[in-house]
Amino acid sequence: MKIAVMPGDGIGREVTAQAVKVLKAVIGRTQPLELAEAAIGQAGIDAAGDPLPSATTDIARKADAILFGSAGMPGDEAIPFMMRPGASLLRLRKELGLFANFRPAFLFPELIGASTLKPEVIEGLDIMILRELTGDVYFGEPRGSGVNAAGQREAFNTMRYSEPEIERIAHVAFRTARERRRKLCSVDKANVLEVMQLWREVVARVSAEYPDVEVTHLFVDAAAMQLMRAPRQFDVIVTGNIFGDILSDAAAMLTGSIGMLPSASMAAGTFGLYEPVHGTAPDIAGKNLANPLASILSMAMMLRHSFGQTANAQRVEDAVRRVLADGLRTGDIFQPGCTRVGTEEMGDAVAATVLR
Ligand SMILES: NC(=O)C1=CN([C@@H]2O[C@H](COP(=O)(O)OP(=O)(O)OC[C@H]3O[C@@H](n4cnc5c(N)ncnc54)[C@H](O)[C@@H]3O)[C@@H](O)[C@H]2O)C=CC1
Ligand SMILES: CC(C)CC(=O)C(=O)O
Ligand SMILES: [Mg+2]
Repeated sequence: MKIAVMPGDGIGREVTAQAVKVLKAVIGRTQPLELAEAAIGQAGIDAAGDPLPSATTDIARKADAILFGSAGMPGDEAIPFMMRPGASLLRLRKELGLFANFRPAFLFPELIGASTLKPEVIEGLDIMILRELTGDVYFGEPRGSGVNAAGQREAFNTMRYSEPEIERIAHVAFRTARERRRKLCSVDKANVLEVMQLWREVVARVSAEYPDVEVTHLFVDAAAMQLMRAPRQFDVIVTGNIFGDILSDAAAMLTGSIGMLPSASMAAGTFGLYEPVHGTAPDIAGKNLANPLASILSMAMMLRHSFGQTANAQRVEDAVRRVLADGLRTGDIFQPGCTRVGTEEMGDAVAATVLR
């Protein structure tokens, strides 16, 4: 098992260390693990003068999977795009063709009281948000900034999708829904945006190939409202890059914390990049406060999707559940009567439980 490990910046470093610890616990003794650490983000600039050094891309291409932490630093916005630590991840996703981003918003029953929503609204919550990851306004050309004809500074980005890009993610979405509860909600803004009219038309056309899947369409503003009002109505949600980015952070709070949401970014086949949905959290970085469970659960997704190790993935997920049932909590999911632990202690507990 060849895995590229890219901790990145901020809490990315702290949480990835815990995921590696649990990975070694669940796999280490039975199978050779080849872990190659690679610098990315500010760490890439420090190591090689580039947020995405070519050595890092090389390591990624030789690996079966990537375990990623997070990248980005305060003040990033002021740096040109290609040199921006946070943009390294976008560049990597694009270079590796990782177009399908799975973000499961699953509520561990033990955390029902940690969510901001009422228990009866979220009990049994299990949503798969599928975010298209290599198109949309994050990548559309032209992009830039300058001075307009009236002498005012202006800046612009382009929301752009081609028909094959929409078709590709739609097929992934329908196939995913087939493996779950056969309900797919496509989220767009077709009432305002031409690109989203194309999105809706293509998803509707592709749906004819999957008559066993119930498909609905929502505008993104209404989808955000429904996600908070009655989230259990959703099974699979498919949407574009920016809407998926925003909706998945919102969905994280249904599960208790952004520190609970894992993700898998896939191309065709089994190669994938696995990362928590959260960022580098500069406000808590370096303090042993970050919740490592999103990273650990991302590693479980890696075992399942890149290595076909369903039983080991399940062992990791069960270990997380048992640790939560034992009452261990990082600050973000703390509940009265529970034991407050740090990042490392949470990682140790999951690793020890996986071995039990
Ligand atoms: N995938 C990636 O590499 C991402 C990188 N970023 C970058 O991260 C930096 C910070 O971005 P923010 O908007 O502040 O988002 P963020 O996700 O880093 O933090 C938002 C809030 O959630 C908290 N939080 C995040 N992860 C947590 C965890 N595991 N445990 C406990 N609390 C947690 C933080 O303390 C903060 O209050 C920026 O430079 C941004 O560009 C942001 C999102 C994703
Ligand atoms: C670099 C950002 C687009 C990362 C992010 O917020 C995400 O992927 O969720
Ligand atoms: Mg995000």
